Amino acid sequence: MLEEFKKTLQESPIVKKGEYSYFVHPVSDGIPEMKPEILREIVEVIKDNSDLDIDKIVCIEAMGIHLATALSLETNIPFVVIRKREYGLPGEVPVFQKTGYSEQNLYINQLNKGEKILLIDDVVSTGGTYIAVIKALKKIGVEIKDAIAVIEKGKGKKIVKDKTGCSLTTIIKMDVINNEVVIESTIID
Ligand SMILES: O=P(O)(O)OC[C@H]1O[C@H](OP(=O)(O)OP(=O)(O)O)[C@H](O)[C@@H]1O
Ligand code: HPA
Repeated sequence: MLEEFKKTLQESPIVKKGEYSYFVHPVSDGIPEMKPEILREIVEVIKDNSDLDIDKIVCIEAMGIHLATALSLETNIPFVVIRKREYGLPGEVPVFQKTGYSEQNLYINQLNKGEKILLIDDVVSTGGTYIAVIKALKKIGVEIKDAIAVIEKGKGKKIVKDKTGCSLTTIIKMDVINNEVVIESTIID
């Protein structure tokens, strides 16, 4: 299990975004093409390792959306997207997102105090995105039953734990070393 995911991750092209070494993979970029078997395995692993007694799946635009869609179709649980677009709807919560190569606002809509959620995104790297989003979700008062980052790059998971107290579930832990992806572990090792 996860063999094709690991293999394709090791083959990821690396591009520079300033000083940041950015890997390019179907899970995180939709490039190269996503093999359905990889997506299917990710959903299976999430189902086996999550509390699905939840009201909503919550994902982050853009590359959380295909993951939330696949999980929603498999579980019949609805999902909501934290968008990069402002709507101005009542109760909208802006969140400042800073990654290793970008910064912008995200906007949380349609989440209510007391709702139980599973948060999902493609990658945790510097932890900037998860820290900002988790803090905002806690302020809204939703109950984060699970927070999943499919790919853990570098030290982001630990930083998120230290800064929010929230323990991310990650499926593959990797890093970019000397311009190559090195797989460190997987959730099923
Ligand atoms: O741990 P961090 O350093 O914050 O990095 C993780 C974030 O970086 C990417 O977001 P990006 O804004 O590039 O979004 P995309 O999904 O639109 O590609 C990724 O989807 C995560 O949200
Ligand atoms: N690749 C793809 N998505 C990402 C990365 C990366 O290196 N870092 C944060 N999101």
